[in-house]
Amino acid sequence: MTVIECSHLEKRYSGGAGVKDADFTIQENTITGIVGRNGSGKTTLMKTIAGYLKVTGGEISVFGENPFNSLKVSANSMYLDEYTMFSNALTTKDILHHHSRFYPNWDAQLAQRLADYFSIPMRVGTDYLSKGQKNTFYGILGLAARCPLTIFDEPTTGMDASVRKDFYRALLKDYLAHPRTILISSHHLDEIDELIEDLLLIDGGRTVLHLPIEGVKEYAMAVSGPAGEVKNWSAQQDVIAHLEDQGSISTVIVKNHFTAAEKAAAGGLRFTPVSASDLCVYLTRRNIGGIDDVFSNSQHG
Ligand SMILES: Nc1ncnc2c1ncn2[C@@H]1O[C@H](COP(=O)(O)OP(=O)(O)OP(=O)(O)O)[C@@H](O)[C@H]1O
Repeated sequence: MTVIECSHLEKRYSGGAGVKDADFTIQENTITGIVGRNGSGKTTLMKTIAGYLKVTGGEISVFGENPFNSLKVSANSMYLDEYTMFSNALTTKDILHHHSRFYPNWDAQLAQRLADYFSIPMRVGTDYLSKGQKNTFYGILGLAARCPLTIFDEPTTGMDASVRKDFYRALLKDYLAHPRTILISSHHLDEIDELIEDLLLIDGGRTVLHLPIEGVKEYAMAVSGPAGEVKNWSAQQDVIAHLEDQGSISTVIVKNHFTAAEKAAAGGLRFTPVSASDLCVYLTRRNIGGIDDVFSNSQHG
């Protein structure tokens, strides 16, 4: 069953577009990683899906309805980010209790066991938790609620490396036991590429890639060799990016459709796989040079 369907979706703010022309569908019981550079529109997209923001163009349907002001969507979804706020009059224990009343699939035992494991203080308001503890607590809420649609916006902000690892492991274990639709945004694709089934890459508010993660890992090849040879060969290819030359050696990133025979026929050229996270970097690179250019073009001195 399709849970989310976006067609030419646009969310424009007064200062410009947060999302423009996003097109994709997400099926029930999948984990999708939403990845993109800062300001690419991940939060805007996820908040629009959760019904927090009203679209300004295109179409969106979540559980068959426009999510904005939809009771069905708010009853069946949960959006969590580091800015999630609760009254400080409520302790973390109270918050767990209130969630148990609101979410029909709430697993109180899981919530308590996770809170104990991650040493979350239970008798204080969320303002008194450290940044990492607060986000871990929100992660626990997202897991224990077992909402049909759970949206984690950068859930591991502030968590230390070992908590991040444990959180993702807990997420995967609980998802396997209780499949539901999960969206998770991250700037660290390397950390979630074993967890997610599909990847949605957005750039400048547009959907750049939406594929199963295995397909993303095979999407491109880095091909290196003597500069002239690479130039001639790549003229016939679907080139994604040219990397900086290393002496007389050039490397291009090309769309991968090669058979073993085609690679062998390419003679002295070397083919190496491109990781999912490197591919995302190449697909969203700006054509304005690198950070070094900021310094080399400096007016100073
Ligand atoms: N409330 C707002 N009012 C006006 N513009 C906004 C607002 N929220 C976001 N934007 C703009 O929309 C664009 C997308 O922002 P968004 O927060 O969705 O990106 P993001 O991919 O989540 O970024 P990051 O990775 O930095 O969290 C940015 O250009 C941002 O400046």
